Amino acid sequence: MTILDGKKVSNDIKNEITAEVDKMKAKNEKVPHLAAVIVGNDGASLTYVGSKVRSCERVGFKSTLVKLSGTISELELLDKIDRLNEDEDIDGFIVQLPLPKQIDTQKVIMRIDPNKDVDGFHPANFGKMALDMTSFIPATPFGILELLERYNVQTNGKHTVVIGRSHIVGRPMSILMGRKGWPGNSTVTLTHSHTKNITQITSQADIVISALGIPNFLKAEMVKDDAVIIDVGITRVPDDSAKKGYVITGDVDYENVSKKASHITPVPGGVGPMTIAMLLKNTLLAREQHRLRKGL
Ligand SMILES: Nc1nc(=O)c2c([nH]1)NC[C@@H]1CN(c3ccc(C(=O)N[C@@H](CCC(=O)O)C(=O)O)cc3)C=[N+]21
Repeated sequence: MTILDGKKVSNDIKNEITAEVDKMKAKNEKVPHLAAVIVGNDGASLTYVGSKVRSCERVGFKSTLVKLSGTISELELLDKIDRLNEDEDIDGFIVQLPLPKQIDTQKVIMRIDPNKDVDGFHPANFGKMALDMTSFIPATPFGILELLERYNVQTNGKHTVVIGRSHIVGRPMSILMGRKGWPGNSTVTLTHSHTKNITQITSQADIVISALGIPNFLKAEMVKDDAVIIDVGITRVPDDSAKKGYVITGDVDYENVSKKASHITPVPGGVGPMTIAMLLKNTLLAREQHRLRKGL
């Protein structure tokens, strides 16, 4: 059984990016600049945005954290996005989700300049992804592809079962695994809350990608021997014995499923760190494209 070590691979990627940034600095070029917008101060969102900003520092990027009140109006947020779109110094930015309920998330995503949309959530980027055109690929799916590639996991002709159809993980993942090339060329089944007899489907899968958010949902009886298991779940479960008062728990019953799997991602230390590394990769790409547009 091979553990797909997202912590190690994300570190390798960060080192590669640092080397790129060092070359820019040596040539006196501007380094990539990422901005992150956070609305409100929900604990989990703050942790994730914090680690994104720290990762920028670690690779030598410039970063800006835009903290907005949880009671901000939709109009004010859209105005802030307009200013980030226009800001020549910023190569890419993200608006951390979920947003407070007074704000229409679709409207916000639609307002982001697709050229700066390093999350890859804008319909222009999503459409390009589905049509095999160059685009920003959402960081979590992109990170999963990168893990499969770096561990040389074969996907050609395999049956990949994706659990969950969210716009940021399940849906894009199902498209990416079915695209031409490697990782890709899979036969994909996308399952969700209306799927009947899910065990019958998951137990036929060569690759299971679970992005559901239900701790320990995927049990050993639900997977076949030597399956590849990708766990995207990151639910905080209260635990008094833990330092932070909670433990991060995946969708997969790791202890039992890992005994059957050929490859498996742990939680924490699997897909999560890869998400951050690929956001940095997208920011690097955004900076290159920004320079090309400006004719530099
Ligand atoms: N616009 C937007 N883009 C996002 O990419 C985005 C978002 N909104 N909203 C929330 C989700 C969640 N997300 C994670 C990033 C890193 C870890 C991560 O580093 N996890 C560590 C553990 C972190 C911990 O201890 O809490 C791990 O799995 O090892 C997890 C989750 C990005 N998201």
